[in-house]
Amino acid sequence: MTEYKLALVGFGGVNRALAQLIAERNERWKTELGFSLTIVGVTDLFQGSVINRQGLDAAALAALPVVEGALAQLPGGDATASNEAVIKDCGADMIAEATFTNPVDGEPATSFCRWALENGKHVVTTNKGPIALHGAALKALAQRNQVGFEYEGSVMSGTPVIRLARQLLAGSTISGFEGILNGTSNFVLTRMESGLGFSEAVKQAQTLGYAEADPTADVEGHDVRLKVVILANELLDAKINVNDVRCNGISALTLGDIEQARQNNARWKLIGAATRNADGSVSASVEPRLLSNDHPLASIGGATNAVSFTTDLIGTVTVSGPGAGRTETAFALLSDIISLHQCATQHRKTCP
Ligand SMILES: NC(=O)C1=CN([C@@H]2O[C@H](COP(=O)(O)OP(=O)(O)OC[C@H]3O[C@@H](n4cnc5c(N)ncnc54)[C@H](O)[C@@H]3O)[C@@H](O)[C@H]2O)C=CC1
Ligand SMILES: N[C@@H](CC=O)C(=O)O
Repeated sequence: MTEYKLALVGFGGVNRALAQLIAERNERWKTELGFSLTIVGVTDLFQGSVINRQGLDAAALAALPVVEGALAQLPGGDATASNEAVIKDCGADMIAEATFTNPVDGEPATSFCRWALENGKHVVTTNKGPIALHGAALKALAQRNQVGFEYEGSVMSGTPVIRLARQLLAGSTISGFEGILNGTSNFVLTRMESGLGFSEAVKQAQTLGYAEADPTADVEGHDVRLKVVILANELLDAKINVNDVRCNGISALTLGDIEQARQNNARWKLIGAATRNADGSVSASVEPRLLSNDHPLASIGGATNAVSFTTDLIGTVTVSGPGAGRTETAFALLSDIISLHQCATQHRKTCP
């Protein structure tokens, strides 16, 4: 049985949910998964930091109130965030990076990932910024340092989509995809269909833990743009960046637009898509589209996401599941850790 020492970088909704899962399920994982997780460090800009090389009590961590300097309440805790010390020196084998997604330059999360990888630590992250904006460099760094770098939760939260497509559609060529890739905007559109105003619906998405720190990223399509870049580069080998993706959000849609669509048996959806063209280039976009009610993506409601892959051998394959949520996204971190563990125990030469 392997024990992994884990540091949590960012202690918001997702990493708190991971601490809660560890508190509840670690014993079970020993027999079911062949490993256990010991949290040895936590750091957060707002809540401070704590290091304990023997292991912190995951239940006590998860139960801390979400207040400024909360981690100082623990023995050895401090009200300031010691990011560098926790990432480099707390004795962790891996870090779970879940600070805020910066859609402009991916920082400071990209530096956090880099510090960990350079210091021989595996990284699991749900943060879209480092992957969409610096994915190739970080993957190369991980390879050079012979550590894992996994980011399943960066697209569609806990719904397995990157690994599923990469591994289970291998042998077939994916020529494109279209999907609902943002839980918040889909939730907002669904609530507006019941007559709720845009701002009120955004507030509800924030309360439920779906929205980004700045929900503009959700409703203006910037979050989907990052996810389109990630999927296109992972699955179509597109080598595109955010400037290659035409991007429009849902903030201009009114209750009147939604009602008019309903009367025409249609629904507005924010669609992220990419397609390989005949000349080998890849076109990508994010835009609200009016889908007729019989379109496979039209019935996807609330924070649920779905993506349809176009493949050469088996036609269209659609994957649907949670697109946001604290526990759902923490599950993605767990699935990344499982993947790292399988890779380590099976001694695969090149692990996905
Ligand atoms: N909540 C969700 O449904 C999903 C979230 N994600 C991504 O996962 C990440 C975490 O999401 P949440 O936990 O929901 O966000 P959150 O806003 O609840 O937590 C982020 C935490 O990071 C901390 N933080 C910000 N800047 C920091 C810095 N420089 N150093 C240390 N800590 C810092 C904040 O104080 C906050 O506690 C984000 O990048 C988000 O885009 C991805 C998929 C779904
Ligand atoms: N804010 C995002 C969270 C997941 O990436 C969303 O709503 O989809």
